[in-house]
Amino acid sequence: MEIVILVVVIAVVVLLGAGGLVVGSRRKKQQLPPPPPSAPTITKPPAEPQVGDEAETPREEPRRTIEEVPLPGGTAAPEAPEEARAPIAIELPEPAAGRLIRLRSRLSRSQNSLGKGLLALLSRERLDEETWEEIEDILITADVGVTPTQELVGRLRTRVKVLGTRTPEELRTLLREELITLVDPSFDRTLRTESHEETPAVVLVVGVNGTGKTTTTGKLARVLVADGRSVVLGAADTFRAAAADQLQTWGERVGARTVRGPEGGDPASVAFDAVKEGIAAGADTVLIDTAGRLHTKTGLMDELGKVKRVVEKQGPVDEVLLVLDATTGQNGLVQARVFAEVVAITGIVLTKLDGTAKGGIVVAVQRELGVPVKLVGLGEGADDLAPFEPEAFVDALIGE
Ligand SMILES: Nc1nc2c(ncn2[C@@H]2O[C@H](COP(=O)(O)OP(=O)(O)OP(=O)(O)O)[C@@H](O)[C@H]2O)c(=O)[nH]1
Repeated sequence: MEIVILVVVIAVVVLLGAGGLVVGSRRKKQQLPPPPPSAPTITKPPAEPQVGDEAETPREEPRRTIEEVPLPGGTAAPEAPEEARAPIAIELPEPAAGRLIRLRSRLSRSQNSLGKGLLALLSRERLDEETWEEIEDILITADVGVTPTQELVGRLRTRVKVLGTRTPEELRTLLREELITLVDPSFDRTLRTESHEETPAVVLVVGVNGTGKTTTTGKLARVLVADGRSVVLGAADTFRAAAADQLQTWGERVGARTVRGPEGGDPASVAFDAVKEGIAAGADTVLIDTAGRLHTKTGLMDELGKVKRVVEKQGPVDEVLLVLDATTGQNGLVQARVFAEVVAITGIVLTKLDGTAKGGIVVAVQRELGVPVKLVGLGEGADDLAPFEPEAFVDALIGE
């Protein structure tokens, strides 16, 4: 009997103990603060989403600390200080007019052999057949092209003979005039970037990757912003994600929004979205960086043709700028030919003119396509893109 009573007592104690544990554990759970109604992890409101953005937290956003999470029933957490929300400092580049003159030293440094060589030959005691041939060689070596070279030398020879020009100063003046004629000041080099009544101007930037296409698009955004335009960028070069990042960084520096899509996505759809965004934002100009992989001409034709057609559903394409790397010489001309067959080019951007002595490519490429060089790249710096001016260009070649 005593044993039975002992067993019952032990059983009761065990049961009470277990119950206490459960209650205790429940109590413990109740003591944990409930999770905040929403648990944001970002200090600032997330950067405004852009068309085509991936649904992920921007990498640069600082994480929110636990102290900043509002507690239930407590007073609202203080607003993040104003400066924490400040956007990245926007740069205001200098207006682009007269830039070529400011960048002239770069040009004259790289083109020294062309201008100086020609002047040295023209200053010889006797301008004989051999000298004229040497003049031709210099021009051809500088990528001017055979026909334009023969034209220039023919005209110069005639004028020297007819006018009896002999002094170095007079010869220099004649050479300058003939070079300017060759570069052709009659071309309209205006960039059509003015918005239309309902839609922004649309500029397609095309060219082979590596020519400086993305950099040029970014620099052009700066030129336009400096001239008081509002710009939207379209990263339709979806081939390389880094290219879109690069463009976005250029845009952020001048306050231009970049529309981008997933890596490997449809370039035409990004271009379409960029124009849509440009219309919605009332922007002046939409600049679209396209992909220019020259695997096959048909592939390129399909891609660029589609981009253009899709953009034109919303408004006209105002400029198709072909970016060519001046250091690639004849190869650049081959590229120019292929692109011109695929899409109607309205202007040429010659990049890396600071890194080659072959400035004559300006003449050759204009002849090849029948469209003007509108911009030249003269360095890797943000403002090293200049509107092309024939007189300033020739003055840089032959020095003042
Ligand atoms: N010296 C010099 N370098 C330039 C000029 N323009 C562009 N570059 C450089 O050329 C390189 C290629 O430029 P990108 O803009 O990346 O070329 P891309 O054609 O867009 O090529 P992807 O980015 O592959 O699409 C970069 O290092 C640029 O800084 C120029 O006018 N002068």
